[in-house]
Amino acid sequence: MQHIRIGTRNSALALWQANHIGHLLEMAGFSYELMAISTKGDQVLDRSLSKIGSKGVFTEELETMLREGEIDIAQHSAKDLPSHLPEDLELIAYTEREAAHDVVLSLDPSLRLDTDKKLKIGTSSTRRRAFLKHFYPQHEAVEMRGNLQTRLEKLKQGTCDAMLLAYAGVHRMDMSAYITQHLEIAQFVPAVGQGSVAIQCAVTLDPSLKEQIRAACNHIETEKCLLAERSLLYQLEGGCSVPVYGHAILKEDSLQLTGGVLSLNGQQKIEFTQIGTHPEILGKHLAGDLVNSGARKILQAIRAELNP
Ligand SMILES: NCc1[nH]cc(CCC(=O)O)c1CC(=O)O
Repeated sequence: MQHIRIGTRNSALALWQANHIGHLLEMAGFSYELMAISTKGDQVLDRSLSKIGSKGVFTEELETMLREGEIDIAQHSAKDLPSHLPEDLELIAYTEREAAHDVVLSLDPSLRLDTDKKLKIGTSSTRRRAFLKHFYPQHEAVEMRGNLQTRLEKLKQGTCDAMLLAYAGVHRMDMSAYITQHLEIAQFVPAVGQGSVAIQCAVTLDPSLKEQIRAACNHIETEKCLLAERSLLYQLEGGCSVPVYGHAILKEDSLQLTGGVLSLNGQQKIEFTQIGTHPEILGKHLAGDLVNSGARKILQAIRAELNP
């Protein structure tokens, strides 16, 4: 029986995801173990992600372990993967995506964003912050970093009235009881990759092993959607710290990709939807639409604001 060493961050969410990959591998006849590490993104909690600077603060250390052969594969939330990845590593599988939308969590079950009351909303994502300012400018966004358990504690301590999170993580961590509102995908369009788990390995990993891991874990429909979303991100050079977003769905054989760029203050929003069949080309076309409508200018302003 083949044994697979899975590298992962050591947050509860990451460990859940790594075990999920492990179970998929077990069903295909593998055994597995987890090698869990704490990354820079997990350790530096006093600054927002966009200010830590380098892209991939959650992924760098695991990439080194892949190169040095300390692990066979690494699992990442697909959302946390930078658009440009090192060429000696590759993504070989994307797990079936669960519901990709964002949710509102609060201790007050009746809390909704569409209220005149001015709420304090915790979020660490520039995309959610910008959407919030765009659609609900009456509220105040407050910085909220740390793993999901830490954030729930902060909510309970009264740091904010509510917080915005990805449904996928909330569901995996059994925190759904605190959801007071499910946000529409068409309104708060999700981040690229949200809801799926990606498997990364060294290009030098044994080809037949790669194929078996892929057969056990990859969900082909999800993969098509993520390739389109990641192609868009690649063209716009977005990382998890910039509010470039994209979400694709598969309808029969055609892909429908919605993507956009938001200014940090939420005042400018450029968003398009395109239909296509080839994921990479679709992402490229949509990026072209966005650029032709002024996306680069918004992105330059955001970068200047984040890294003065
Ligand atoms: N950046 C943190 C992160 N990375 C993946 C998820 C949720 C799970 C997923 O999207 O697959 C989260 C938490 C959040 O954004 O609420």
